[in-house]
Amino acid sequence: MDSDNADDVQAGLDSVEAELEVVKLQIAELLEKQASLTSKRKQLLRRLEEPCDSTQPSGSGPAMTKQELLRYENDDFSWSTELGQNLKDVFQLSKFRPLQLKAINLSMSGKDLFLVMPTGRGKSLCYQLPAVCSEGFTLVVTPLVSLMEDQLMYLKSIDVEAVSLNASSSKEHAKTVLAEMTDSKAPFKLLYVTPEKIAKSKLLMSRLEKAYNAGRLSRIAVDEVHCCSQWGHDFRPDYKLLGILKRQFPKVPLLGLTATATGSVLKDCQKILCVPEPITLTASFNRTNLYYEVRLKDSNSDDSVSDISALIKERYKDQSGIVYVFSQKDAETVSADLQKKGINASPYHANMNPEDKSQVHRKWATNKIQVVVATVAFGMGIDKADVRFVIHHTISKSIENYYQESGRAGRDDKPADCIVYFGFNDIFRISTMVVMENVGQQKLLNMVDYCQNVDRCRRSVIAVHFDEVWDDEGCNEMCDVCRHGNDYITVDITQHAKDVVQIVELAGSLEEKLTPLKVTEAWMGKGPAKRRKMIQTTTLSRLEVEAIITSLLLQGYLSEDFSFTPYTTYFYLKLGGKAPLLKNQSHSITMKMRRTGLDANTVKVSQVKTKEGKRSGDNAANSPVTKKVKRDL
Ligand SMILES: Nc1ncnc2c1ncn2[C@@H]1O[C@H](COP(=O)(O)OP(=O)(O)OP(=O)(O)O)[C@@H](O)[C@H]1O
Ligand SMILES: [Mg+2]
Ligand SMILES: [Zn+2]
Repeated sequence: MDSDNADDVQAGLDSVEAELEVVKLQIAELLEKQASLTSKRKQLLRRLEEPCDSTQPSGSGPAMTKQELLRYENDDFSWSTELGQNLKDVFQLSKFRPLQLKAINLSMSGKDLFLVMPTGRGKSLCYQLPAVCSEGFTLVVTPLVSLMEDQLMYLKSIDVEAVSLNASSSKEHAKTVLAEMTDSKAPFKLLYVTPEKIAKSKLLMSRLEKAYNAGRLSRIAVDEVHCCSQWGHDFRPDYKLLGILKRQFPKVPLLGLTATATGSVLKDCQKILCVPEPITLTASFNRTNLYYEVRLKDSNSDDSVSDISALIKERYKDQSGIVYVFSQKDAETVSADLQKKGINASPYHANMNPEDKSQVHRKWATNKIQVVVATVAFGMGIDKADVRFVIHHTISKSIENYYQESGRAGRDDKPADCIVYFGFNDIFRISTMVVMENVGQQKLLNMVDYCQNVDRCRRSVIAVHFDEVWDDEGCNEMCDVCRHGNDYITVDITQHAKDVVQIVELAGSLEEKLTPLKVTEAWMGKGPAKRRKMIQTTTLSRLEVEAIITSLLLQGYLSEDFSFTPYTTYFYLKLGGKAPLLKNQSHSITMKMRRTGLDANTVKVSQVKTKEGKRSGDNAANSPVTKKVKRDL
């Protein structure tokens, strides 16, 4: 073969190999899609076939029909009157929250039960109220002495007798409690212990046995039950030994409570606790009274603080709220900025001294401060009922964090708003912080996806994240995507993607690394003249450019690259696994964008589709982008 011929063959071979590479990626993409659809189908089928209430994951607990479970929502049990009376008189609550009555009735009927309910929804009542309405006492296993003390303080304030045994109990106190356990005249209704006490104190076990034989051990509650499981996130070895309780006291109903446990964690707990057939009730993560909204933060002129202050002064006048910020410095500056605008705000972060922190907390709790501008340090133990808004000045580092933080709003079940300001640069600020954490990066991208994606209801993103099957009726236009569905359009960004990928590719070939900011600027024609000649620049607005680059990152056409120095971590963009797909002529990428974030004079949409609007008749949905719409503030 002559050399020309050999060159041709080599070129042909290269081209076939490149094509094969693309096909491989397409197959991978299709397989990914297949896996996701299969899992979705499985979930839906499970829902269809489930004999039990939808609150019960399949395979957990005795087969109880939906009808049978429904019965436990009634108030015609022999204990119902007493229950209702104590709810009002002792606990001073006017009504049950979803699932509380069902859980309590099941437990009062002697059933073993796992209750999965988001934080702050009132799991404690599900054993405290039955304890008050039953003979004898309830044994409560709690992982932390501080949680125990909180509960004892609360119960004392409502005149419910409760005692505890833990490592710091005095001998005297322990002696009295142990003696009273079998005393039919003993006043206490709840006995709090740590798992270590059960595992280590033979004396306690023998007293429990006596109490059991005397019919005085009415119920066992295991709080934070996910701690039993190796797969749960706060595994505690002593929880593993709690199986002894059900083995020794098989007739006593057990109630396991947790805010976060997947099916497999619960299965593990069931085995460890030796509960043969628990019923599992899972409360929805859907907080129907919360309105979820994402607002864009403009990197050119970040006016988020002005926005926030306008909101607080107008929409939330005289209402209590929290503004979450990224850093201690931000807490100080944002708080000072709000103060300058005449808002009664105070910062809160881990670096403040304990007295100052508790003073801010106290003043806010008693409405002497309207807004706390806080880092995530403002978390544990924050339980104010009338928080009307939680605004995130910067996105959270994960959906779990966002759910927890925003979930401090509206605990009184009245309407409240959860607004997050989403800025392109913040993604990378947080990214460099979470890069060392296991799956930290993925969790952050999930949060970014929550903010960026406007083709799904915000609630559905949260629900799916927590393994919940989502029903589209569950939002009721209580998120910006559902409420303003007509403000979004689907645009084809294939050519844009090619342009961006070319920029990153070119940098790679020149052994240059580009930060997200550099990529943005290069594409907008702000880079060095030499590069400008070699690439396709754009006239899209900054917000559009950022939205497209973020979308390419989320979809895997770009990916992150880090470099570490002793002082800081740098974040760069490199080609993602899907970038070669763009070489395929028929490959196209679309994304849904806010109409409000688009500048019609510049955006080149080769294809514009509109959302098949839920609200038919609204013509705005069908008109192409014709004018620049100001950002909705
Ligand atoms: N039916 C109800 N109506 C109004 N408020 C309630 C009701 N039940 C409980 N609460 C209140 O909800 C708050 C949180 O309750 P609780 O501490 O039991 O939450 P939890 O589900 O155990 O959360 P965590 O997972 O954080 O421990 C408490 O202030 C409690 O008084
Ligand atoms: Mg609790
Ligand atoms: Zn929605």
